[in-house]
Amino acid sequence: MKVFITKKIPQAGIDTLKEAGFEISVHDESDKLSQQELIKACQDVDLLLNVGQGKLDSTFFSACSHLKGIALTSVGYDHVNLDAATKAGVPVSNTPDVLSDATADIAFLLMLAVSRKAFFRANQVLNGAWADFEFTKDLGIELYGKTLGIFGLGRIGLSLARKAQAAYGMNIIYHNRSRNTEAEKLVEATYVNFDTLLKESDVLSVHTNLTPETQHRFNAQAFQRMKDSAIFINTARGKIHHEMDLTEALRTGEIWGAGLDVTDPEPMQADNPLLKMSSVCVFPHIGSATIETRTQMAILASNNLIAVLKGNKMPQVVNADVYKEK
Ligand SMILES: NC(=O)c1ccc[n+]([C@@H]2O[C@H](COP(=O)([O-])OP(=O)(O)OC[C@H]3O[C@@H](n4cnc5c(N)ncnc54)[C@H](O)[C@@H]3O)[C@@H](O)[C@H]2O)c1
Ligand SMILES: O=C(O)[C@H](O)CO
Repeated sequence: MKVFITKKIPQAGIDTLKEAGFEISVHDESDKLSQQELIKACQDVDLLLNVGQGKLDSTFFSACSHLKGIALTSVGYDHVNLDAATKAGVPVSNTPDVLSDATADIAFLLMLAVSRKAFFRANQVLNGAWADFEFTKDLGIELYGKTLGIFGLGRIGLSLARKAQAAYGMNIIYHNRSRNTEAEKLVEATYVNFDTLLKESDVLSVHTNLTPETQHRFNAQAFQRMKDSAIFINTARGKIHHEMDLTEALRTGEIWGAGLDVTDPEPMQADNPLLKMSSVCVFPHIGSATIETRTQMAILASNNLIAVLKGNKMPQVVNADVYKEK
C-alpha cells in the first residue's frame, strides 16, 4: 500500500511504516500544500498521514473516498469533517494519551510564566530596560495553595491537575459535561457547575475539545464572572475563547493574566495587542512539541495505518461508525 505524508515526521514513524512494507511519499514542508494539491497527491495512494492541523472537509472527502484510512498526528480532530469521512467510508484515527503529559507541561509552564510575568521580564533584559532593583513595580502572584479550575477533566486536564496538586498543593475544581469519577480516584478534585468554576478559580485552564458547545465559551460574560486576580490558560483550541473579549477583559482588569498555546487564527500576528501586555504569554501551539512525544505520535499514527494494511480496524479510530456502515 502507498502512504502520502503531508509533512516530515520523526524517523521512527518512517521506519515503522517501511518495516511494514509501505511505499511512502513525504511532502516537502517548505512548500505549503493547498487543498487541491493534497487532493491530487492522494489520488494514487491508499492511505494518508495528515500531519498537523490541515483541514479535511467535505470537498476533500468527496474527492478522496477511495482512501482506506487517514491517520492524524493530533488528539484533536476538529479540523476534520468526520460526518463526511464516515459518509465516504474513510476511517480516521488520532493520537490520544501519548501527548497528555507534554501538553499539560505547557499549561503548567504558562501558569508559572504568566503568574511571574516571565516573558515581560525577560523582554526587559532583552530590550535593555533592566534598570534598577525595583521593590514594588510589576510584581507577580504566587500559585501555592490557590484554586486551579479545570474546564474539561479528561486526559490532559487530569495530568495538569496531578502536577499542580503535587507541586503547588493547589486545590482542584473542575467542570465537565458529567462528573469524571475515574479521575477523582487519581486526584482530589471537586466537580462544580460552570458558574462556580468561573467564580472560584484563581487559575482557570481549558482542556475540552473544540465543539459547537465549547466554541467561544470564554467570552465577555464569562470573563466578567471571573476573579479580577484570575489567570486564564488555554492549551486546547483558540476558538474556545473569544479573543477580542479576552483582550478587553485583560485591558479593563476583569481578569489579571492569560497564557495561550492556541490562538484564533493561528499563527497570531506579531502586532496583536495581547503580546504587549505584561501578564500575557503566548506560545505557537507547542503542546506536544518534544522529541519523545512527537516520536510516540508518529509511531502511533503509523500503527493505525498498519492496522488498515492488515485488514484490521484502526485502534484509535475517531469515527467508529464508519465500520458499521461498511
Ligand atoms: N496545544 C496543543 O498542542 C494540544 C495538544 C493536545 C491536545 N490539545 C487539545 O486538547 C484537547 C483535549 O485533549 P484530551 O486528550 O485531554 O481530550 P479528552 O477527550 O481526554 O478530554 C476532553 C474533556 O473535555 C470534556 N468536554 C468535552 N466537551 C465538553 C463540554 N461541552 N463541557 C464540558 N466538558 C466538556 C470531556 O468530557 C473530556 O473530559 C484536544 O481536543 C485538543 O484540542 C492541544
Ligand atoms: O490536538 C493536538 O494533538 C494538538 O493540537 C497538536 O496538533
